[in-house]
Order: sequence, then structure tokens, then C-alpha cells
Amino acid sequence: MSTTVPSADSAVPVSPGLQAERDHLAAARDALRRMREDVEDSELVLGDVVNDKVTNAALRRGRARRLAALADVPGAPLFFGRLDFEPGTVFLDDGPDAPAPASAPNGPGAPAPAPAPGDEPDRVHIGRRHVHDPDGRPMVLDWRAPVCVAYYRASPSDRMGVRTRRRYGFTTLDRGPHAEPEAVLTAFEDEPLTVTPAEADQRAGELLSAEIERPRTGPMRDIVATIQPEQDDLVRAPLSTTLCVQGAPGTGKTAVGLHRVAYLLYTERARLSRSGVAIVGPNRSFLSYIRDVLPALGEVDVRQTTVTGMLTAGLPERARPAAGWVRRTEEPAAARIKGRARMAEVLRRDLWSRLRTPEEPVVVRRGSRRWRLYPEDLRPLLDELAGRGVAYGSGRELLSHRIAHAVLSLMESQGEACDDRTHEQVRRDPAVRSAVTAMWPKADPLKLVLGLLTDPDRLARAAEGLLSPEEQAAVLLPGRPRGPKSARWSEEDLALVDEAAALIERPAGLGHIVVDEAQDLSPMQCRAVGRRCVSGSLTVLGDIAQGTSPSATTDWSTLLEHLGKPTGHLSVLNRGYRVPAQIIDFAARLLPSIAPVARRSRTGDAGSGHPFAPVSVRRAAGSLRVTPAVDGLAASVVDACRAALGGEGSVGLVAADTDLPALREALEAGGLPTPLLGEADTGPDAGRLVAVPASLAKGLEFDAVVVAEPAAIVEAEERGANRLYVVLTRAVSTLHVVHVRPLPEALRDA
Ligand SMILES: Nc1ncnc2c1ncn2[C@@H]1O[C@H](COP(=O)(O)OP(=O)(O)OP(=O)(O)O)[C@@H](O)[C@H]1O
Repeated sequence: MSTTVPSADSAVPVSPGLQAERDHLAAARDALRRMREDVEDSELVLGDVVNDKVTNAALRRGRARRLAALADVPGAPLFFGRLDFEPGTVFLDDGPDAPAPASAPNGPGAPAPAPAPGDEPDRVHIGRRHVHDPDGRPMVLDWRAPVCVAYYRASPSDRMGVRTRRRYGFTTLDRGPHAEPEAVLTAFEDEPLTVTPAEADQRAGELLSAEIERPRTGPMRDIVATIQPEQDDLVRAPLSTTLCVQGAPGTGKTAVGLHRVAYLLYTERARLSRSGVAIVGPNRSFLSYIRDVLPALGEVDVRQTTVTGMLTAGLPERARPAAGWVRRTEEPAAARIKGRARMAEVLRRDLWSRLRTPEEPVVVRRGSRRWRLYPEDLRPLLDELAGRGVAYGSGRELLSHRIAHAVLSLMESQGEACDDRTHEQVRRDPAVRSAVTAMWPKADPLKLVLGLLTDPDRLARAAEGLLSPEEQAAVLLPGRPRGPKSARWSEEDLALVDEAAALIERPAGLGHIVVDEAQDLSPMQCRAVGRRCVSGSLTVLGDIAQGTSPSATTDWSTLLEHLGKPTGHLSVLNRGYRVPAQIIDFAARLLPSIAPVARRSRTGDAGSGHPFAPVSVRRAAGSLRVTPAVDGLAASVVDACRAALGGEGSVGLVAADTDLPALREALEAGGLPTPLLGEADTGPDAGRLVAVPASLAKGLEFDAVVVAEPAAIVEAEERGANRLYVVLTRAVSTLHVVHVRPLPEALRDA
């Protein structure tokens, strides 16, 4: 049975069922407001002695966080679904006060018993936040609660105790510039789980397509109302599991990663709020695109960064070049060499080659007496420590203790009384300190890498047997930088700096890291991410066919090894949600050349001939147009963009980075000023039409995409054909390819 009232207009009569749901929504909103007020009114100030001030500040931060987590989500209803369970499945008695364990009383395929008169179901509304009434009775359950699993996974063949699943349609009312938009329920659809599996599939498919095709106007939105069973499996995998997800374009990898973070924070909040969680994405435009998803799910405390952002966060601000840490793009060949894992050994050798065996004795004066340690006494101390596998930085400290201990042994053998104070005094004695500095010099990661990459002889010593002379020449830094601040670092250099920093002092660990577009990480970058997660776990998301970096991986198991998680569990997502079949079939023609099957990793076959191709869940007639630009590229692109703006939602014009300026000028001249993605203050929500350099298209999507001159995108870089594959798979509804030059061979005759 389904009820649909397509309008939010109060003049249109609504069915009693829909009215009841609207009333419940209004009551839940009131209850959430009261929950917020309770937090706002909570007493914070304990006093003004110093300790209390510290505690107060922490309490204030905690309160701000709780308030942010209790914020209503403007434009989205507080609940998106409802489950009617068999009576007694969820609640112990006849009310929602006492939840029972969420076990499924009916085994897979068990028929639904016919409801007896008065046989009221256990009813739960499901939303992004938990909301309870003033008596503590749940009005909306958080989607992450165990009982809500059934919303995503129950099916006619395994009902999990559910009689009926209800999904809501809503519309967002714009309340003017000074008020938040308001979500109004306009419809609901009931899915009895007593139908045949085929009927259920068809109905669920229609709902899903409607949700995916809802026009986009801004940053990515959550998919919490329509997470699919294969996605839910990954979202709810336990924290201890490191997951690696190979997924073709638009299969929901990013969405899964973000929802998994929200889920883990719900189930393991205490552990993860101590250790921290981070999301690592390919670039700042992507981060800006995904920025609203976690806050919409009530999670406001997750760091979202790029790999380089993560690696440079701990570097001293005073050493930061004025133009930013990354000032140079590495040539592909040099990038590959610098990205290889063996660079870690080059750095290790260079760092530890700084140890010096002493040539002079250490002489400690105490009163009228002098205590001497000779080089032959000191050398074993140095060798023993160097062989123990300690971090370089802590070795200095340990050496000073060893030397003090040896001096104290001498003193005691001569009848001197020694205690801990004597040990500390000897350890801090200037003679001991300067011996330590001579034997175990201080090290700074930036200076170490700078020194190594600007001194061919030093590099040759460290790289012997690891890098050929040509490879050594390729990794040297350009120019003659005087110090770290004037060096022109590349992203690959900064991964080396991070390796050096970790050799000196091990970095603090995080509880969980999600790495998106992980196929592009070099082995050295993987090591950098992995060492921040030694005792935590990772969610590694990517697509081998979308690898565009010089070091892009061709094999997930190797990448997992570099991340330090060789037993990570590999899963494949192959149901494509974003891109209609006509478009994905067109783009997938590139796959045999960009991701030859011989290079496939342990993935399953998607069923469409290539292991990395998705099977689209949607077909959309007329979604693909490929047209030669008869009036020249710019004029045709302007026409294509104008036509795309005739439809609903967002429009992305994607072209080779160097082609974009001329195209933007033509658009401006044609009355369509088009902001550039990545420009200050322009995110994907800057306007309906945005110009996207091909190099920044990864991970983004638009309702309509215009791609200008594929040949130029292919030519722009070494893995340009992979880049083109990324670019061609950004469209949700329509893709229009405009070209003057011949298309890449695989795409001809479209
Ligand atoms: N279960 C779902 N319900 C509704 N929309 C979905 C679902 N799964 C994915 N989508 C939508 O499909 C689109 C693609 O999702 P997402 O960006 O997570 O895919 P991806 O695998 O990371 O793609 P790419 O590799 O191309 O970056 C998004 O708009 C997302 O909201």
C-alpha cells in the first residue's frame, strides 16, 4: 500500500496517515529543541581557581560539541523511515519505554503472521539523530542503533521481524534569507515485506533512483535514508577490521567511508574520541565537497584533510615556506622513485650514519675528583643503543642515562655514595651533554631531507645498492636552498620528511583513518598514513582504474602491505549508483587500456566484462551525447553549458586544466560567468555552473556534466586516459562530450 500526497501546500487536504506523520515530525522537532535547551541550560561554571578554569573550558567545549550534534538538519526531516516490527520484537511491553533486544524472531523466509485484531506492531521511526520526549521515551531512533539494521537489510526472504518498512518523501520549503529551509513530509510509501522478492526489488529500485536523481545544489549529501545492503555491510563492519574497498565510479565508496565513520563514532565513541579519527581525501575541493555529510549525521569532530595536510600538520610553522609547503610538482619519473618504499631505507641509513664513535674521554668533575670514561668505555654503550631499534630522538636521552650510569658505577667502585640525584646531576653535566651531542647529534627531519637531497655524495652513500646513479640524480632538489624555508618541496619530498620525522620520533596514533582515492598513494605516503594507525584500523577506498598519480597502485594487497595492514579485508562494490548505464558503458570502453585485466588485483568480476566496471542500477535514455564541435570548441561548449542549465541541478564543465581559461572567457562573453572550482570562496555550491579542471574532478559529481576536448585531457599527463575515465564518470543525469579533435580510439563510434 502506498500513500502519496505530492504537495506541501497546506491548502491541499492530506490523508489522516500523512497528517499523523507530520504531527509526529512536529512533536519530534519540539522534543529535539527541548533537548538542546537542556544542554544550553546545563550548569558549567565551577569556580575560578586555575584548575576549575581548565575544567570549565573543557566542559564548555564538550557542551558546544553536544549542541552541534543536536542541531536540526535544515532542509531534511528528522526521520526518513519507519519500521513496523512484529509485536514484542523491539519493546518488552506495549510501549516504547523498554526496548527488547533487536533479534529477529522469524528466521529467513519465515512468513509474516497475519496481524490479529489489536495486534499493534512495535513501531520505530528512524532518523539522523536520537530524539526522545521529556520522559525519555524514544521518538526517533538514531539510524546507527542495532535495531535499525533491519531498515537497511530486511527483505522478504529475511524479514528480521519486520512487517512493513515505510519510507518518506519530503520537500524543502525555502523560508527566505533569514530562516533555515524547512523539510515538509509530502508522502510515504509502505513496503510490506510479505511481497515476493522480485516485487520488493522493483519498488526499492524506484525509490533509490528518485533519491539519486534528486537535483544537487551544493556539497555532497548523506545517503542515510537509502544505504544499500552491500554498503551497510561495510558501514557496520567492526572497528577492529581494516577494510579495503575496490569500487568503480559512483558505487558509493566515499558515502560508505563517511557513514562508516559516523557509525564507528556511535558504537566506539569513548575509544575514538580519545584517539581521534581522520578522513584523508585527494584535494581541498574534494574535502569541501564532502564537508557537510558528517555534520548532517551529527558528527562534528572528525578531521578531514589531504595526505600532505596530515603530514605537514606537525611541522614547525617557522620552517613553512611563505608560499606554502608544496611549491613544486615532481616529474613523474622522480615522483615514482621518491615514492618507492626503499626510500625509507635510504633515509634510515642517512640518519643513523650521523652517530659518531667518541675520540676523546668524557671527564666529569665532582668536587676535587674527576671521573673519566674512555672511548673504549663509550663505544659499547653507543653500539648497544643503536642496535636496539629505538627511535633516533629517544636514543639521545637514553645515551645520557647510560653514560651517567657508567660514571656512577665508577664512583661507587671507589666508595662514593650515589643516589638518583647524583645520577641526574651527572647526566646533566656539561661534559656528558656535549659528549652525547658529539656521539648522537640532534636531528631535524626537514634539515635531514634537505641535506640528503642537495648533497650528491651524501646521497650516494645512503643510497648505495638502492638507487642507481641516474635515480639519485633524479631525486635531488632543484636550486640551492639555504634552508627548509627556501626549499621548493614537492608532495613526494614531504612524505620523505615525514619518514625522517618518524625515524626520529614516532607520531601519535589515531583510532581510525579513512583514506579515499587510496589508489593514488605512493608506498611512502602509505607508510606515513599507516604509522599513524599502528594500533588503530583503516578504511581504504579506491578504484585501480581511477589511478592518476605516477605511483598509483595496480594491486590492493601491495598497498595494504605498505599501510602496515597486510591482513586488511578486501571487498568489491560494483553496483554503480551515480552514473546511468549508457554513460558508464561509454566510459568503460577505456578500461581495457587503462586497467588491463592482467594487472587486476584480487577483485571479483563485475559481470560486465571487466573486473573494474560497475553495473549501473539506472538506465536513462538520452543521458549521453557526444558531438563534434562544428563551430569551434568554445562556442559549442557555451551552447552545451546553456543547454545543461536548462535542466535541474548542478552543472560541471570539465576540461584539461590549460583549456579552461579560454573556455571560461567564452562563457563570460556568452553571458554565463562560470566560477572556477578551487578558487577562493568557490566550492561546488558556488553556483549551478562551475568550471572544473580535470585534475580536480576526482570524487566530485554533478547532475549534468559537459566534457570539453577529451584528447587534451588524455595528453595533459602521463596517466591522462585514466584521468579521462574519472572525468567521464562524474555525471548523475547527463553527459555531453564536445570535441574538435578525434576522440581517443576506444571512444569512437559512440
Ligand atoms: N545507497 C545510496 N543511496 C542514494 N545515493 C547513493 C547511494 N550510494 C551512492 N549514492 C550516490 O551515488 C553517488 C556516488 O557516491 P560516491 O561519491 O560515494 O561514489 P564513489 O564510489 O566514491 O565514486 P568515485 O569513485 O567516482 O568517486 C553519490 O551521489 C551518492 O550520494
